[in-house]
Amino acid sequence: MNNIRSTIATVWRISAPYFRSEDKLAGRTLLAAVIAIELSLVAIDVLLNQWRGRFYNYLQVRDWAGFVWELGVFTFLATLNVALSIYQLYLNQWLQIRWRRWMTSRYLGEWMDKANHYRMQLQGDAADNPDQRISDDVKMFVDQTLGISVGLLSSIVSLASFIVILWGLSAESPLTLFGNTFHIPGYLVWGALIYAVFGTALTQWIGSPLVNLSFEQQRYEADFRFNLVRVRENSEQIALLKGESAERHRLSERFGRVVENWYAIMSRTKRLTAFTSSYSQAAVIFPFILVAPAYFADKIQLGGLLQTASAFGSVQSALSFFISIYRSLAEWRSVVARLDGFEMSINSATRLAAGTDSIDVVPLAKGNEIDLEKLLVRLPNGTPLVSANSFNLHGNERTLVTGPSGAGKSTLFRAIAGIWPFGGGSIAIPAKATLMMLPQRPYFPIGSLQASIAYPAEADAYSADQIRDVLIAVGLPKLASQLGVEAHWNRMLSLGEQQRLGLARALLFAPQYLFLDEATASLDEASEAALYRLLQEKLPATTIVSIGHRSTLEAFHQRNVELVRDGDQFALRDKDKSAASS
Ligand SMILES: Nc1ncnc2c1ncn2[C@@H]1O[C@H](COP(=O)(O)OP(=O)(O)OP(=O)(O)O)[C@@H](O)[C@H]1O
Repeated sequence: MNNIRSTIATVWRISAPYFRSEDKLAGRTLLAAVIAIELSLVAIDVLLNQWRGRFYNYLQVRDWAGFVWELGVFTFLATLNVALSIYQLYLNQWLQIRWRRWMTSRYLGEWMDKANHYRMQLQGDAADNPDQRISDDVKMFVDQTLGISVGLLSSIVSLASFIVILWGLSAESPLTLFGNTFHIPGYLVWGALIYAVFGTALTQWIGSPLVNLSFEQQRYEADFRFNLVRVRENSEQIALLKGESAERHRLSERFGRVVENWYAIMSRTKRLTAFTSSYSQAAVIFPFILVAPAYFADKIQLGGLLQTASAFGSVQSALSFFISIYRSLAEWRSVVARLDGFEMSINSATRLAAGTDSIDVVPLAKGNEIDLEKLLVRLPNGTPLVSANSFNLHGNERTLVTGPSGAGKSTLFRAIAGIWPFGGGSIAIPAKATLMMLPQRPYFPIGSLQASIAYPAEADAYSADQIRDVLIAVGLPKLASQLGVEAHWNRMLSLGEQQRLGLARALLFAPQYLFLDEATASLDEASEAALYRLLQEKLPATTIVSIGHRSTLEAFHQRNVELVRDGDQFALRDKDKSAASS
């Protein structure tokens, strides 16, 4: 019960924002229309039930005029039913796509907001496979939430209406057993109730493991898919390492989990279906058994018998709503749990960025240096990594940062970029300064070369001539004629060429602060020197901070700082000073 209550509370929390959003007018109107049509369909069911009583009575007494009239009534009700059913589905689908569009855009916005997607990864696996959550889960959530809630409402209304009818019919056809008549008020209602409660309890008992199994199934499927994508993305490495057999083994193992869980679902579903089919077959005959004695004792007519059976069927099917949607309910709850986990993970990534016990990146009102105050960068598990106290990276100066591998140089850059929250202290960066980080492996989105270089700006942010000039300047003249060519540039170009292209991007963007994290490490020394000279010439006002291992880089920097071991962490020091003190 607590589970159901908390699922409902979660569904409300996830759904309500749409119906309060800027699209609320369309959303609410469509929802109201869907509900109104659903209720009209219940009303038609009630009218058809009463029609059934009259129709069969006319047949029994061979009343031609009554028969013809009732055929007309049926035609009218049936036509209305068809028209409403068509629009019920149409409007429902319309609402689904608007609601889904809104939720997808909200999740994309929050996921992409201030590098939340990166922090969520750093936090571990709390929300694995966000791609699945944003695509499949949102779709299923909208579809199933509408289906289940509208279905539930319709069942409740239908139940109330048919209970009234069945209560009346119980008085008309009293319970007759072995020739004795018993006047039990509403006995048909009680019969339907006992039948449905018995069915619901047994279904819950047999089917409850399906909730977990279905949750696991979707997780295993997503995990398998994710690993297939990784193979696709690293296909060259795998081919060079001849890792195909290891990959096949790993993938088969993952797919094995999909299959194993599927077998468990199959066996559970088999048992559940055995019960639910027998149950719904028995439901056809059960009301006849209850009322037949009254019919054979001539207390009711054929119409009354059939009307009772149909009303009983409606009450029982409304009560058994839970039974008939058990599978989708199980799936729905796992979808709700996954979206809830995703929202919680986004929220905790947002809190992490804004939290008091994380690194504070603040704007500096005056000056053009970057101030590191009482900075302590930690690993996600809390282990201290790099410290820097009252350390300034001077503006309009080129600084080289060196230090042993794994000391935390890249992590320090991540902290300055504002995407690494773990630690304390503050990093003050001149207000409105433009920063650009160039990693060792630059990222190029799949698309035209022009769009890939301009990224994250729009493809037309720079003129074709500007782009051609920088491509020639960075030593990629052969690419200058391919601006419109669409390709997966990260795969097409050598790492050295990608690094040249990364620098071309920096030249176009011309940031005030440029951070190069081994961004030229794959180039030969002569090319690296030429590119650094190009940066000095083209971006004379840019403050450059480089990470590099080659001593030849020192010639292009005015200041050298290094990370030196200080207890169980590394500290940032000016190289000359530390050399002097040692
Ligand atoms: N997301 C992470 N979770 C846990 N540990 C991490 C994470 N990212 C980095 N580290 C650890 O932090 C340490 C510093 O890594 P970093 O990449 O900053 O080193 P680096 O000085 O740039 O090394 P290199 O010169 O080899 O590039 C390493 O021990 C690394 O394993």
